[in-house]
Amino acid sequence: MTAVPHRPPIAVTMGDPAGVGPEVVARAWMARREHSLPPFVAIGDAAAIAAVWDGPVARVGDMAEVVAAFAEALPVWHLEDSGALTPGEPTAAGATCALHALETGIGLTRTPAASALVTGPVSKHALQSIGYTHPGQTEFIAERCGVTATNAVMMLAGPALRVVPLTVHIPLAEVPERLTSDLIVAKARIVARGLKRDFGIAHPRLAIAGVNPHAGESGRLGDEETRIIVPALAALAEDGLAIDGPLAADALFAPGIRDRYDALLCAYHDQALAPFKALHFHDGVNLTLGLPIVRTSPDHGTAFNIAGTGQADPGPTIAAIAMAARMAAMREAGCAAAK
Ligand SMILES: NC(=O)C1=CN([C@@H]2O[C@H](COP(=O)(O)OP(=O)(O)OC[C@H]3O[C@@H](n4cnc5c(N)ncnc54)[C@H](O)[C@@H]3O)[C@@H](O)[C@H]2O)C=CC1
Ligand SMILES: NCC(=O)COP(=O)(O)O
Repeated sequence: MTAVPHRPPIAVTMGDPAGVGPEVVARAWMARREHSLPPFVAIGDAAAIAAVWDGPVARVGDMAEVVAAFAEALPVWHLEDSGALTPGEPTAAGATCALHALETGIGLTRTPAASALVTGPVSKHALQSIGYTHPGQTEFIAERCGVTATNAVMMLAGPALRVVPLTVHIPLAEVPERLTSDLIVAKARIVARGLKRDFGIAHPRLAIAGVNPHAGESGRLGDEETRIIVPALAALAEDGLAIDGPLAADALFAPGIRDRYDALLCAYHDQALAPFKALHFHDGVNLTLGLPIVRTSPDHGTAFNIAGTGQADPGPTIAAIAMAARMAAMREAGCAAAK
């Protein structure tokens, strides 16, 4: 008989209570058997689940209760009443609840009580209106884990493609000054380590996209490639890291080219996320490498335009929970092998 691992449950935050987070977590629970999902708990306002779903809920206040409840009901860790709730209409109380859920989820995952953190979608705008100063959840989680923002690396992963935006939530006009050789070297090293540790890829193969058309056309269409990327690649080659580039971004994502690599490093957010979402809108996962905890997230936002209508696809949340479980297992196996 195969031994069934008894890993602690996964902490899943609901995200903004007025967004699609609560309904996709509930639908992920409904798909738990089909996708062999491990026990998880939804953290946030229980009323946000009740507003969009009439399935069975078990309120828990302790992670030890989650495993027993999970087979028959969605375990919910109710934090606070976030006030009058209308799906699609964010409020300051809702943003506060989303932030408390994130704090709680991180806190649980930093102890042995939870094996991984899956964060639901938040509205950055709503959070910033209550005084939140981080560009996204990634940087907040990094800070709470004692990791600098540079060393917490965003990756989007799906069955056919993994991409890393080297710069993330900044205006496009700032990309050329924020994309430095040091940043590329630091993030590429973390990506290579993360692919080994969390995905079990012994010899990761990376590629980096150029910033400009035709990767700069030998300096005629911009100098970021020769000035910033080439020196970074030289430093990484000294580490023995397998990385090709700078490659023309227009062809890099084509099947047959992207398949040669375990991850593609991209200069800016949409260079990475636009092709990624074209392929993986329904099963794409956002994850953070370089953290002491496992953290994943569905790769979509609050989708206020469809919240509460039943149109939200739970696929990315299901993929995020499944990937978090695999990453936690991979880390556990790596720790056991190191002993
Ligand atoms: N991980 C996170 O917390 C993220 C948060 N955001 C935040 O979400 C808010 C809205 O951002 P947008 O750029 O509009 O992105 P969005 O992902 O919320 O919506 C973009 C489009 O995709 C659709 N969509 C999103 N999720 C879907 C799902 N599960 N099933 C079916 N359709 C879905 C929406 O209806 C909309 O048409 C912003 O405040 C942004 O900061 C955006 C991306 C990630
Ligand atoms: N577009 C990806 C995104 O916004 C995710 O950001 P984060 O909140 O996970 O940092």
